[in-house]
Amino acid sequence: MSAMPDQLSRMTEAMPEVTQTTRTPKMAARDVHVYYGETHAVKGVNLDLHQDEVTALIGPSGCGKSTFLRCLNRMNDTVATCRVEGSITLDGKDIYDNKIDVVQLRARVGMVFQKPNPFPKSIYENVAYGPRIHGLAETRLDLDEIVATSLEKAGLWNEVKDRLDTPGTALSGGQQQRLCIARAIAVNPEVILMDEPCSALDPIATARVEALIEELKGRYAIAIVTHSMQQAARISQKTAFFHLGNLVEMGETTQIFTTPREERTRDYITGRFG
Ligand SMILES: Nc1ncnc2c1ncn2[C@@H]1O[C@H](COP(=O)(O)OP(=O)(O)OP(=O)(O)O)[C@@H](O)[C@H]1O
Repeated sequence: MSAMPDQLSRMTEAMPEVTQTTRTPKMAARDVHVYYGETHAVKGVNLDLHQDEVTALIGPSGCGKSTFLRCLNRMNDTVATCRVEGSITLDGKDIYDNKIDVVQLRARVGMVFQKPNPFPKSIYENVAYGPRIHGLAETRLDLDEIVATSLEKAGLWNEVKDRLDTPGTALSGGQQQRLCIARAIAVNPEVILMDEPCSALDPIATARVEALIEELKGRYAIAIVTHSMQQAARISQKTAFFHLGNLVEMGETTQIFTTPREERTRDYITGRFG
């Protein structure tokens, strides 16, 4: 959905100013190129994610947002034709190093997908699975505690505490998405990647997930791909605009939506293309 100039000014009125500081990034991508066979999907992207920020990735369909996001926890390893070049670090360490345990990496850098994808198991088991395989609980009581805390942090506890044994798939779409967020949180991630997490949700469920992202901000570095510029303006502190595989411009969300430096960014946010 594209925003018109008057909408943009209304959207940005409520946004706080963010002070620019030089800080060590939680994740840093340097000159990242991604290829699917002959297709050059991401072209030399440099981007930092910070611990206490939500970073929105916006841009027209097919510009490489999801591909780039999936590089950040090596989800693209599962695509046989996909090749990633350049450097991506987490706390300064190369996540593509041969010595990296990818299962461990994906616990530290969790992911929430466009379509809620709970396991075909109970609500309890959906959340308990990760902590169990990562050995985070010594006793059943510890595990119960992790499940309850994760569901609380995901804003779902009160709705499900009396039916933890029912299937996760029986929840509403919005509840399923919050269950998937609880599942990601349960293994103590440091970064959460979200690929259009609200696109399958109705406006009320979307508002709940956005409120949740607002609460999670500060505890995790969050990167979110979204097609909604209103959503990017509401929930992010930084916005990165992608076009044809290039990161055209990145900056404070307020600046990107009010005074973009690049003409392509301006054209996109004012609905001239995309
Ligand atoms: N598994 C794949 N195999 C081959 N090509 C792919 C694959 N996934 C994506 N691509 C191609 O890579 C390019 C970038 O796609 P990507 O899904 O990252 O874009 P996007 O900006 O996230 O798009 P959208 O907003 O529509 O989800 C496109 O040309 C797409 O066709």
